[in-house]
Amino acid sequence: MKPIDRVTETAEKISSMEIRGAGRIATAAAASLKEYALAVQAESFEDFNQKTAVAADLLLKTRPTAVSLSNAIRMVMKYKADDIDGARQAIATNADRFIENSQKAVEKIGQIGSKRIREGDTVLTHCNSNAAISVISAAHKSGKNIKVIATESRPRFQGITTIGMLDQMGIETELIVDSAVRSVMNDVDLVVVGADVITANGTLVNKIGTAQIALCAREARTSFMVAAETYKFSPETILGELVTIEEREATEVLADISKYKHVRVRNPAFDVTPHQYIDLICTEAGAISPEMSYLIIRERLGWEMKVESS
Ligand SMILES: O=P(O)(O)OC[C@H]1O[C@H](OP(=O)(O)O)[C@H](O)[C@@H]1O
Repeated sequence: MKPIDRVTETAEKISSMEIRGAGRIATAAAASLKEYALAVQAESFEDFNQKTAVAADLLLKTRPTAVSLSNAIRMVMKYKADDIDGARQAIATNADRFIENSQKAVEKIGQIGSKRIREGDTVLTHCNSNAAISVISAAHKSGKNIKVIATESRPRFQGITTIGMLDQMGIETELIVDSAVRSVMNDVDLVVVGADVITANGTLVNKIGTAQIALCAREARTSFMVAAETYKFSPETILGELVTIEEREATEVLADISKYKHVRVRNPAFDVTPHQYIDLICTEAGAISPEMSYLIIRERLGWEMKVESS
């Protein structure tokens, strides 16, 4: 298989959600760029740079919402080199560093966020977030007796992945349909969800249904915490850019949509939770209020990435 075909294969797995999760797609893209940079044949340094830029763009176009993807690709492709060998090594080193830092970040988020879970708490989570599950897992491993309520997360049912992971960990879990959230919210002590994007003013873009959960939590006076690596924050939003909400195929919701003449399916993959509904954002750099998101973007991601790529 040609090196570019391997990149295309990874891109298709991300687009189809065979590889999914904002963190997982970012690390998969980094690994794919490393594999490609080490394998691609190039006639010149310019040819190498052009080919690696094409590979990066193939991966970037797979999921329009997850800023983890664009941040990861930018971090991997941000290097100085004088020749092809230098560039190959720089991309490989950046990719390895991103993947290692991403894994460490999830662990750190678990350590920090789990302190917000008390003995006997019931935690509600949505979709399937490595960062959110790390918080829950760390609380369980620290000996706290907790219960989890997990939503099934239609239409792709990522919640079934979540209950499988929690079951393996030995954590008592209840599965609910998404529309049962308000009915159970009075039994919930803390909501913990992941993030696809956090904007400069602390707004959360996450799996569809998150915003409703935040509404229900606010009405029930239940704390709402986001677990997110710093590369989930969006530098572009500092400069006024809007986050694209990915619309996915109608057949994910209604397989036989084609038999209807007057029916259209709307299938946004994510929704927007205003920062007013978020009590805490737990990152590997620490637990912050949504209003501190700008500092994360400036201190941890650096504006120069946006300025250089603008
Ligand atoms: O990076 P981690 O915390 O694993 O997941 C973050 C978010 O990515 C997922 O999106 P999708 O299921 O890939 O569409 C969910 O929205 C989840 O909350």
